[in-house]
Amino acid sequence: MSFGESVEKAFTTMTSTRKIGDLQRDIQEPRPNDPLTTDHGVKVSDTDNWLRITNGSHNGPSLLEDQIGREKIHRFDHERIPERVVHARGAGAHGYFKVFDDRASKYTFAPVLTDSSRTTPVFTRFSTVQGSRGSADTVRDVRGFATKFYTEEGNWDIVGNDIPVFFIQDAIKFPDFVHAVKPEPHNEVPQGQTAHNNFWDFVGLQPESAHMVMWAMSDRGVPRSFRMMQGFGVNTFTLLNASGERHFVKFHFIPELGVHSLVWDEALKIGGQDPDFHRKDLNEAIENGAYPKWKFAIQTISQSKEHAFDFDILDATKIWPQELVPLEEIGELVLNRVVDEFFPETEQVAFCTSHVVPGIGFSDDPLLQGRNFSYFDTQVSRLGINWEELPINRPVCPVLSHNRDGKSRHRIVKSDVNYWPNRKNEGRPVPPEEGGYVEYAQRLDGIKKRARGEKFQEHFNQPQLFYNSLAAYEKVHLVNAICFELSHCEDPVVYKSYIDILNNIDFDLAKAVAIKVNGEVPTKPGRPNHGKKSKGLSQLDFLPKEPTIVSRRIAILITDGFNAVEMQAVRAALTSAKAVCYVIGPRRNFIRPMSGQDFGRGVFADHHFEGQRSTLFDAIYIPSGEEHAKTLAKSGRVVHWVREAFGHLKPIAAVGEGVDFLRNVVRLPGVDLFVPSHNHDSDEVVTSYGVITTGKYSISSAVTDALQIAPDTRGFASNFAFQISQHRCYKRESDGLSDQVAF
Ligand code: HEM
Repeated sequence: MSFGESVEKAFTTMTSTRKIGDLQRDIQEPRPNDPLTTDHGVKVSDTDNWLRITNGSHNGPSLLEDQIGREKIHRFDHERIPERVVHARGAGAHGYFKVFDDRASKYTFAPVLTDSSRTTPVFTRFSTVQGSRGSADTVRDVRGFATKFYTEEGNWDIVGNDIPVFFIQDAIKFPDFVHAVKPEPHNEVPQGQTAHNNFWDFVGLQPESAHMVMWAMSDRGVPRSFRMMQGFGVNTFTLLNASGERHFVKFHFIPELGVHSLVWDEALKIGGQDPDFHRKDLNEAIENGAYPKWKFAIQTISQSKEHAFDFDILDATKIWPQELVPLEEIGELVLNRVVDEFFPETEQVAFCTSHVVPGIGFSDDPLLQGRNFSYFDTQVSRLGINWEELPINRPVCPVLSHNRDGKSRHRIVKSDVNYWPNRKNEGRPVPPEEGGYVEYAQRLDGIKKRARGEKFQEHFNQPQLFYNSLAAYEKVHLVNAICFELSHCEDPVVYKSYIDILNNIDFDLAKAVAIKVNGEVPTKPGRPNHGKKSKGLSQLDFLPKEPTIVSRRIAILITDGFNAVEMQAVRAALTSAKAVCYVIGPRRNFIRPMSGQDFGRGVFADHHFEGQRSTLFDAIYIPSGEEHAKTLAKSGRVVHWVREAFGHLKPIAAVGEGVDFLRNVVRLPGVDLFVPSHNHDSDEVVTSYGVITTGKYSISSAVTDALQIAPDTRGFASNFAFQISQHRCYKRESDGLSDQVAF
């Protein structure tokens, strides 16, 4: 039995895939008291003092002969490798991919897409594009969504983004685009954002970018979590079936938790308060067993229909509208294991669009063609020519080639031939019927020149389609985002000229931006808006099929004298639906409940009010308790917590005196709150603009409440949970309530 086969036998469960088994050979797990050694294995007696001349009271020179000191410094001096030229900041996790059945076999013979008995190990890395390795997670940017499938026929990489289109059509423009988007050359400013002259200068002069700019400036540019974004392969690939027929294909990942974003003010603040927000969110969810999951879908177009559309299907600045090319869900991707060590896994993982397996191929998409060259090339500069031998990158199937040597070669091939043909028939090319990769025999006709096809010249139909398809509040966010960015451009040539591009998309959009940023307000549309809409462009089209609060972070604000019995009942209800509750109090210690409640030393607070901010939670709950409510009223920080959550459109729940605190101290505008007729002894629930209030809640309420997360439930916790499952209350914003609160 080969090593790979024995590994597969040993690791058959979903969390220990064949790839995890393969990595075991390189994993070291130190135990307490294990000895420290040099890298050549000699035990070290002192790692704190350089070998030197000393007379006991004074130090003389340190000696170059200290091979242990030298090794330690040498190794440290060379710890850094070049960061990725783009997508430098990222976080990754292991998981698996499975198809539901063999329905895709009409398009492809690739077993990874057709064999439902297989569990294919994967590693997925999410990233931002613009910033350096140490930049913040929540900046406005495109997110990378790259997945390596360790299939039995070799590695297949989908190197995609959370946005289905790209800024440019032809790979030759990529260096210009990246130079323009990255920090400016003279002062290396700004970090992790596109709000600067050079980006807007470039996109203003390169109208093919208009569609992607619209997506990046929409809420898609500030995802709430990697777990709540779509993934797209973006480029057009091809599938080949057993009869030799070819289809063009686009790949999609659709998150189980719905597509959801931060609000901009929140994203800005989290950038300072918790720059690792997204990577922590990914790890927290996996460690809590709330494994991120995506449906995997394909859109296919048969070879004969290639030219049947009014856009070119090989143009990466265009989507294939769902109404024209429906999505077929064929499988799912699950991430269920965090990395053991960041550098060897997340930093050294190296993706290539050119990594395809038999049954999957390329198209003549001019962006993809350039990418197929670029990724391999850049991995050589980042990791060295033998990067595919690194544990995270090596396939789980046998690898044998006549490629040899180069820096840091690991594999030892025991053979006296390293070329083909050879007298021993070693490393022989494999015919297609035995699994050898073969390209589709494509007829080509044309003349050689530097040019793009005719349909590549049209740039505004689809940005219009995108804009028209957004919900009203999403349009407002889009306008605000463009205004924010253009306000950061100092050169009037830049911020004034982008209005022309916007006016080719929508007259009202262009006017709204021009007024705010000191552009020239257009008097007539650059071209008429066709008024068409499409499904799947607004995030509203992606609410989870079943409302869920799995893994949502809920802050419970308490001080001494709070109602611990009620709080425990609410917390138990929310936790039973797999939300993650955090108790926030005046100190990270035990908080005393109201008199008469026996809770030993009290309830332990996970954090104190200054240690966290409302931005880091999805919802807030304030229990009852007279003394507790009076203390809350004296804390400006807590009042700010609640007002900020209101401004960020998050669900807020309160009971009893907690409601009085909302009414008398926080004073949320325009919201109906529970009114106690005589006392708080009522469990009637009032839900208004995502604020859920009641007089009392007890264990018996929890029993009748039963946590049904549905729109018309009566219970307090159920109502709260339903509001959380809807992510935010955007009506609060569209009715102008959030604007009235200082936060
Ligand atoms: C459809 C358009 C594109 C998409 C969706 C895309 C996506 C990505 C993603 C997700 C990564 C990060 C991979 C990781 O997590 O390690 C990445 C990195 C990179 N991309 Fe692209 N990209 C696109 C276009 C291009 C083009 C046109 C080029 C060059 C011609 C290019 C060159 C690179 C390079 C050099 C890296 C760094 C790779 C590394 O060091 O590991 N990309 N891209």
